[in-house]
Amino acid sequence: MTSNSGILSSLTATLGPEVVSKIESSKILLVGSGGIGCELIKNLTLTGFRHVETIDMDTIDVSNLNRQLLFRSQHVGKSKCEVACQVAVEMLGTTTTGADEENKQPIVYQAHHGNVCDNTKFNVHFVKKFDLVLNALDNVTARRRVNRLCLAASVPLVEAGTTGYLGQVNVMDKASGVACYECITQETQKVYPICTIRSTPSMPVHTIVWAKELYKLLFADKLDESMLYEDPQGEEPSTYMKSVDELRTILKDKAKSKDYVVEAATALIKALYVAEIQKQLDMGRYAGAKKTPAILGDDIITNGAAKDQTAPSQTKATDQLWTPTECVTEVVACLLEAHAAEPDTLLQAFDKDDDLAMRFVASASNLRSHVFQITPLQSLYSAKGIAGNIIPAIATTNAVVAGLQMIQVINILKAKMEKKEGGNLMEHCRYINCIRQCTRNGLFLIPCKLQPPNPKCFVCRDATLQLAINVNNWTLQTFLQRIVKKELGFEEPTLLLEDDYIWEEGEDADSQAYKVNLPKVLSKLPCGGMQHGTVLKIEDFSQDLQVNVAIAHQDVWEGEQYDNPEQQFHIGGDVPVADSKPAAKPAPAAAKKEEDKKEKVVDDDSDIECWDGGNDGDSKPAAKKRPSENKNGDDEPKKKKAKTADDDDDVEVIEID
Ligand SMILES: Nc1ncnc2c1ncn2[C@@H]1O[C@H](COP(=O)(O)OP(=O)(O)OP(=O)(O)O)[C@@H](O)[C@H]1O
Ligand SMILES: [Zn+2]
Repeated sequence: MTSNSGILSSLTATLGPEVVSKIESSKILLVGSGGIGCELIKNLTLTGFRHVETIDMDTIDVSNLNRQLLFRSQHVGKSKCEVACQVAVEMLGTTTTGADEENKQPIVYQAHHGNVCDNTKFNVHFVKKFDLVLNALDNVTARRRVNRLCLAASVPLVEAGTTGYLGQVNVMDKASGVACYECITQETQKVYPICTIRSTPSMPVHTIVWAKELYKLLFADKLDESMLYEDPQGEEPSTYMKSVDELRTILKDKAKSKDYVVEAATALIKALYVAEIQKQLDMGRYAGAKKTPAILGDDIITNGAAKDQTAPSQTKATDQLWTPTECVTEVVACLLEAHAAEPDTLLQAFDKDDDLAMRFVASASNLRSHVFQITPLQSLYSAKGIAGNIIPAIATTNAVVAGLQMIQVINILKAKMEKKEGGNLMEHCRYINCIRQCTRNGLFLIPCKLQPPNPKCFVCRDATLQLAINVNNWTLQTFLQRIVKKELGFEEPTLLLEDDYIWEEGEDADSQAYKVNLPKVLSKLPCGGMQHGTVLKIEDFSQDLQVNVAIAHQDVWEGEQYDNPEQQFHIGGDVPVADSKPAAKPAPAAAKKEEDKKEKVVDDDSDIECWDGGNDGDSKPAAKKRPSENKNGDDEPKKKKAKTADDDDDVEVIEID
C-alpha cells in the first residue's frame, strides 16, 4: 500500500509546496474513462488532485479489462466513469489522511454518466467551473465538442490520442493564442459510394458495411434509414423487402415457433444471396467486370440452415474462419437468438461490442464476400476490427500518453502561478509526439512548441469559411446533415440568410415552422436562397459558435467527385465574389486536402449514414425575421436575383464514422 506521507513529501520535494497546494485546490474535468482515461484518473489521484469530475457514456465491456486498469471482471456492465471514480476514491484513501486534512478542500471524485455532446448537462456553464479539462476520447465528434466548449468557457484543454504504438499530446488554450483542436486538419472518415456497397463490393470492408446496413434493416425501428431499404411502392419490385418485412414481423411475435423463424431466415438468405444477385446479373450489371458474383449454392443454404446445427460461434475461437455453410448457420442462429430475446435488449443500431450484432454482421458479410469472391473471408475477430475501424489499443502507449498529459497539467498550473507572464502556455507547454522508430538522436518522444492558431480556423478565428457546392442539387435537409452537422460539427444550428431565419433547432427553437424548407434546394430557399457569393450565417448557441459561410456555386466536378454526388462539395479556398462565374473545379490545395482526407482511415467506431436529397417542394417558403433585427419592419423576405434551378437530382451519401 502506498504511504500517504511518502507521496505528499515526494510531490512537495519535486514540485514545491506552491504547486502541491495548487494541485490540491484545482478542479479538473476528465472526458473519457477508457484506456487513457483510466490511466489519467490514477495519475490524478496519485498526484494529489482532490476535485476531479469525469464524463463517460459507456459501460465496461469484457474486452476493456486487458488495458483499462481500474476495471475488474466484477465491474463488467457497470458505468465506466462511476467505477473509475469509485476506485479512485479507494486509492485516495491511502493518500489523504494527513494531519491538516480538515483545512483542505473536500475530496470530490464525481462521475457523470452521459454523452459529452448532451448540451442539457455538459454545456459552457458546466465547463466554466473547472481549471482545466483533460480529453481521453476516441472520436473526432466528441473531441470537437470539448474543444468548442473549452474555447467558449476559456478553459485550457489537454488533448491526447493513441493509435497502436503512436500517440500525441497537445495543449489548447484560447487565452494563450495557441492553435485549437480544429485549427489542425483532422483525419476524417473513409467514404464509400453507395453503389459499391449495394452492388459492386470488392473488399471485405464493403461487405461488412453492407452487413451493418442489413442489421439496421432488420432491427432498427425505421427500416427506411438503412441504405438497403427499397420502397415497396418503387418502380422495380424488390427481391428481398418482402422477406425482410416477414422476418421483422416474426422476430417481434414471440409466439411463433423456432421452425417458423428458421424458415423465414432461410427465405431471407435466399432472397439476398440468390434472387438479388441473379437480378443484378440479369440486368447485365457485371458485364465486362473483372469478377462476376455467383449465387450462393443451394446446398450451402440447406445444410447451413438445417435446424439443429451448432453455430460456429459456440465451437470455434474468434480468430478462426467460418465456412460459408457455417456462416449460414450463424446467421440463422443469430436470428433465432434475436427472436428469443426481450425486444428492449436488442440494439437498433449496430455496435461492434454487442455479441449478437457482431456475429450477425461477420457471418452475413462473409456470405456476401463468398458470393462476390472477395478474399480473405474474415474471422469474427478480424471482422470486428474492420467493423469498428480498430487498430488494437496498446496499454503502454496509453500509459505513456497519460503520463505526458500529467506533465502538461503541471506545466499549466505552474504557468497560471507565474503571474508575470499572464499564465501564457506557449512557453510552458509542449505538443508531444510519441513515435515507434526512434529519431537519429534516439528519441521516442518528440516535444515541439505549441502551434499558433490557423488563421482559416472558423472555430477559434472567426474566419469566413468558403463552401463550394451545387446550390441547385443539394436540399436543405442533406445540407444540414452532411455539411452543417457532420462536416462542421454544429449540433443545434440556426441558419440565416440576410439575417432571416431559414432553419432553427435547439431547446426553444420553432423548427416546425421551417420544416417546409427541408426539401427545397439551396438556391430556392427563402430570402433569395443560396447563390454564388451568398453569405450564410450559422449559429449554435449550445456551443457559443457562429460562422459565416461564403457559398461558391459549382456544378462541374471531376475525378472521384464526379462519380460520387455525396462528395460534391469542398470546404476552404478563396471567398467567392457574388455574380462571378462559378469555379470549374476546386482550388488545387483544397482538392488535395479532400484527397488526403479520403486516403486516411480513422480509429472511430464505424457507423453508416445515408442521406437522400428530396425534391423542391411547392409549398411557400417559411422565413422568419428575428423581431429585434427586422430593422425595416418589413415582414416579407428580401428578394434576390434567383438563378434557374437544375433538375433536383437525388443525393445519396454513405459515410463511415
Ligand atoms: N461523446 C462521448 N461522451 C462521453 N464519453 C465518450 C464519448 N465518446 C467517447 N467516449 C468515451 O471515451 C472513451 C474512449 O476510450 P477508449 O479509446 O479506450 O475506447 P473504448 O471504447 O473503451 O475501447 P475500444 O473502442 O477499444 O473497445 C470510451 O470510454 C468512450 O465511452
Ligand atoms: Zn482553431
